[in-house]
Amino acid sequence: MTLQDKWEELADIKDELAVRDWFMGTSGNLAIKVHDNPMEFLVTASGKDKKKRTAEDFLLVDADGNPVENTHLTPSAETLLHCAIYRETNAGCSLHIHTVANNVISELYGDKGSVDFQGIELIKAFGMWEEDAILSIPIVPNYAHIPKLAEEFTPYISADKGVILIRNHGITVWGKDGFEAKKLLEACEFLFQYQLALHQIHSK
Ligand SMILES: CSC[C@@H](O)[C@@H](O)C(=O)COP(=O)(O)O
Ligand SMILES: [Zn+2]
Repeated sequence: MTLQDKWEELADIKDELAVRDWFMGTSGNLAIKVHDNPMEFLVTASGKDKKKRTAEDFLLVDADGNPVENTHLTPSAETLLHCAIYRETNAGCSLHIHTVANNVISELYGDKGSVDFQGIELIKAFGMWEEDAILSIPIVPNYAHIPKLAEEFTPYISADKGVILIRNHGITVWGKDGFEAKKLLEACEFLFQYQLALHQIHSK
């Protein structure tokens, strides 16, 4: 796959997430690995309106998150989180979005440090097929200093696919490719909306 192929793959994912209105207020950032040796990935340029598709949506960065070529574009402020994922795993794509549902869930369960899902079909998106399987999503504090946030985040990057919530901030998922990462993201947002609906009924 060429750089152009990867660019198009990420741009298509960005368009799909934009249709869902998952980039409110320019929030969110996306990344896709282009190659190993040296490891380089495309990441969204910081502060852009991610609902628009332009030739300046992404830039190529190295394993430390520095642009590979001279550019006036700035890599996403949260590039270090994507760097951590590609350093720790064989993931090919990582996606970060802010939604009301993921923010409220992260606040509701933030003191507990994780939110668990059991007995609900969509955890199968994570490859959990057993009836008693539990999907446990870690919730980390939202440090404003991104190197500190990345330090807090890294211990929870334990497999080639996964998910982490950042409290009152958003969600990051990663998978072997764009298809898998998007699948996990959609499954998580379904689970969060389900959990919030249940909370509402129980609190009546
Ligand atoms: C404008 S609020 C969102 C940002 O602070 C940040 O959390 C985010 O997700 C987008 O930042 P960006 O630098 O555009 O990748
Ligand atoms: Zn963010």
